[in-house]
Amino acid sequence: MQKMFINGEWVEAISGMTRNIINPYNQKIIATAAEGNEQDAKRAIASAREAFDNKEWAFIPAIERGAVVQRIASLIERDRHELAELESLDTGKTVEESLGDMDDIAGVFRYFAEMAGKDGGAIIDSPIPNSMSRVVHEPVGVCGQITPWNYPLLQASWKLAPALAAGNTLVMKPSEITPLTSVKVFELMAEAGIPAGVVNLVLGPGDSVGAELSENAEVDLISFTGGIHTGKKIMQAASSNVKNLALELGGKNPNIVFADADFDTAVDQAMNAVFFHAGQICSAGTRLLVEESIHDDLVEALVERVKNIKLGSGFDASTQMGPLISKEHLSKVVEYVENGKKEGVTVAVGGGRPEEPELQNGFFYLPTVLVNCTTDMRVVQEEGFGPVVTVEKFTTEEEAIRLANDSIYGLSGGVFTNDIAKAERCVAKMRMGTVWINDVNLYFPQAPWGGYKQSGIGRELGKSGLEEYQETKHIFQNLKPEPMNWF
Ligand SMILES: NC(=O)c1ccc[n+]([C@@H]2O[C@H](COP(=O)([O-])OP(=O)(O)OC[C@H]3O[C@@H](n4cnc5c(N)ncnc54)[C@H](O)[C@@H]3O)[C@@H](O)[C@H]2O)c1
Ligand SMILES: C[N+](C)(C)CC=O
Repeated sequence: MQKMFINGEWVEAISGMTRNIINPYNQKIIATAAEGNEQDAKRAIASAREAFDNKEWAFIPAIERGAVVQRIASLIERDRHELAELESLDTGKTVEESLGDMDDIAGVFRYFAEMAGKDGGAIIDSPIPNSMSRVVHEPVGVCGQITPWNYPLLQASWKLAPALAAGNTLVMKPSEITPLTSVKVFELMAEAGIPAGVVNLVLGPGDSVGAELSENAEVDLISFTGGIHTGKKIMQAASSNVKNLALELGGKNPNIVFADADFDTAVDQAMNAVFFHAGQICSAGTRLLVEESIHDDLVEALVERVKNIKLGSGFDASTQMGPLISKEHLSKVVEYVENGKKEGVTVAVGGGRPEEPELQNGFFYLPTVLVNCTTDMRVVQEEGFGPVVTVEKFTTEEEAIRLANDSIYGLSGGVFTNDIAKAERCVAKMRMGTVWINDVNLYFPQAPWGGYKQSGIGRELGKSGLEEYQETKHIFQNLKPEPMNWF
């Protein structure tokens, strides 16, 4: 049984309810997890509040907090294989991808551990005679953290590591369908020596546990990664006590290929952009914009390669793409492509479920390329979150940028060209939080991550990733106090 971690103890749900956790490759039950609700969330929030108010964690020297966060990184490295296998069981992604995630995750803990003691504040040049003015950073307080199912532990690490490094206490709610690695990392955090009550884990659904975290007035900050519709609900709920708010939402990310780009690299990266983890990536390059003069050749080359993508179990070393996360999500992707067909797209490859008998118990969908697409189509505008790329043509640089920006989202985008001046002109006009030139989907702890427009609010990772978990206090001291006699 996967239990919840509240006030330093492993506990079942107050209601006694549980949920079966399903392997998306074969629909077998891989674990049973406690299914918490509002009551469990309230208990965890009270524990985090008490731990924050007694200031044990917030007031220890930052360098010591950093050392504990470093220990968490070492424990993740020690248990890298076990964690990667749990992640692949839970999500269906290949173990190779999950091992890469675990390395990234350890790197995130190390990055924020090192930042913990680096910034002691600043002295301000006060304009008032006989005074001293300085700025210090303090933790925000109790943080609610809500994560999605597609990168369960990676997205958790982007929240846990900076929150701890900055001296906060927290309650995390992972996606109810992929809790396994989050449970394991809470075991590791306890082993690393985090005091009781500082980190709390509540398992369960969004509309009860998640909603309580978003509304509860004892929570000072809510950090959410997930879909746009949930993000809007959380933003509303967070207004209850004007919580600090961080939202990492979806994307519908354009990938522009100019005729002067390296052709083979552009084809290869167009695939990497959208077929890793079966397209279930917020920054997936789902909108391929190709200069008209190379459009037909590029589509032909892409289709030839996409036909050979090997689907299967994430535990089979020859597998290149695993299943989608759930039956419900598969239905959504099917509906999304079927609707695209009604809108007039042509399926160049894929466009349905695979026929191999050994894949029938998994939630598989074929890697799919759709052509004859236009920006006004739903299939081009909505985040389908599957292995589906839409291809549009453009003839000028201006048109490419206009198409790229024609979205409510602004998470990420790519530009492929050998003309650096052209690349820089495009980048300057692309309204996205991350833009890659001649590459796709790269992220690392040192660089901020987040979205323009409806892709979110705030930034994770980088210096700003720590600042999200800090309040800034200005301290002014009068060095020569004497009556003013104004009144
Ligand atoms: N911008 C990023 O960095 C990033 C990273 C990963 C995923 N995502 C996005 O996440 C989405 C996929 O994840 P998902 O399907 O798990 O998203 P989701 O919004 O359905 O769920 C995310 C989390 O929110 C919880 N939740 C659901 N309803 C809630 C409510 N009313 N109040 C509070 N919490 C609630 C869920 O239980 C889950 O833990 C995609 O849109 C993807 O683009 C964004
Ligand atoms: C942020 N990232 C790219 C790791 C995962 C998005 O789904």
